Amino acid sequence: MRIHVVDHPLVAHKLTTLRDKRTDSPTFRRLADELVTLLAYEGTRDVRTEPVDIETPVKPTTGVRLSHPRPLVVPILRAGLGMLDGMMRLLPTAEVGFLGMVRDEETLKASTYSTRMPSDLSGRQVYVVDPMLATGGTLVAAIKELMSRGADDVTALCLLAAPEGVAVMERELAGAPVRVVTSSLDEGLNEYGYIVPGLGDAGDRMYGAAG
Ligand SMILES: O=P(O)(O)OC[C@H]1O[C@H](OP(=O)(O)OP(=O)(O)O)[C@H](O)[C@@H]1O
Ligand SMILES: O=c1cc[nH]c(=O)[nH]1
Ligand SMILES: [Mg+2]
Repeated sequence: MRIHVVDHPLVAHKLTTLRDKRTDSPTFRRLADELVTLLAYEGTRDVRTEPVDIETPVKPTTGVRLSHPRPLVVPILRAGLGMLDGMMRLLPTAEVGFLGMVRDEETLKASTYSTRMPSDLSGRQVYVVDPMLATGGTLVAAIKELMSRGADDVTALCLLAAPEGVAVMERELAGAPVRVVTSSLDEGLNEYGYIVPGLGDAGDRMYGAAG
């Protein structure tokens, strides 16, 4: 498990407005969308390609294209949906699988309420998108599910990560071909398992209180 914090002034600028409690839902969704494209630029650095012969108006040359099997993008519902479009803008030929997961706000344990993706992910590169890596329970369960289906290379893109969650991932996914790309490693978690300073409940800020 490796972690990469994207250190870029535009990322920091957008993230600051995203954190601000005065930022309304439309602006929050737009900024999450913009941020994921910046994270994805770094997160797709190892995306697999194959050579392809083309002709420019001047001469034949060899370039690259994304190789097969195509990458799979997996948003973790709900909040991960707000990162899907931005990811698909960079990887338009990727396929999409869906994982619906929710964290019990009392026990902080994650559970899965919906799964819709190919049963065989052998040889597939997978990009998981979820804005928040807090205790790590959600992401660890999601990545174990992907690996049980044969995924051999998983990159998670998170807007924010807590050191506690990163430590859990390092312990639970030690030696696994997993990368986390985030725009900030925050201070930690509060007594309710929220990231500090964080941005609050990402799903609620995007879509409204779930109840
Ligand atoms: O690292 P963890 O402690 O597991 O917490 C992180 C999870 O919590 C949030 O989802 P939530 O359960 O609020 O669902 P939602 O996206 O539907 O709001 C967030 O989007 C992550 O999926
Ligand atoms: O800070 C947090 C932690 C978990 N889920 C969120 O949406 N925010
Ligand atoms: Mg939520």
